[in-house]
Amino acid sequence: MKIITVVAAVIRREGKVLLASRPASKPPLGWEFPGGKVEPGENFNAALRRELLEELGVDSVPADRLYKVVTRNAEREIRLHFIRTLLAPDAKIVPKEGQEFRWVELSGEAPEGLLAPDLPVWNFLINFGRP
Ligand SMILES: Nc1nc2c([nH]c(=O)n2[C@H]2C[C@H](O)[C@@H](COP(=O)(O)OP(=O)(O)OP(=O)(O)O)O2)c(=O)[nH]1
Repeated sequence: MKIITVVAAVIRREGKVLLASRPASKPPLGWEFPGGKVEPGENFNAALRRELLEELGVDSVPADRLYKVVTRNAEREIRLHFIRTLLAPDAKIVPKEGQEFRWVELSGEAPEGLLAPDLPVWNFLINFGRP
């Protein structure tokens, strides 16, 4: 079984959280926490910092892991690690890979199109509030 390790950033600002759309060329379609696959030999925080620089064009400070989700099908297991991440307050996000970004109010129902594995993460963030 192939194991894929993914890091995803929980970036909060004024009661909102940053979500990214997945490009049409890369299923599954939907909204996700920005991030990507960890490369061999890379630690989680270095991988996330690299991904955010590649995708958002900003430097970041990944901090503690908030949540872990494991999904599995016949061929592969995806281990998703959701990491609370800080950006400078004036960091300007410049989409680099064709995704859209949006700040979504952290309250109530999860936004439509949020990837299914991310639903428990959304509920966790709602219930455990702001940093
Ligand atoms: N980044 C991210 N991926 C997620 C989330 N939830 C979720 O199920 N995933 C899944 C979707 C993908 O199957 C996988 C991430 O792979 P990816 O294709 O985005 O990784 P990557 O950017 O490194 O892509 P590449 O190297 O293959 O080009 O994790 C999430 O919130 N954020």
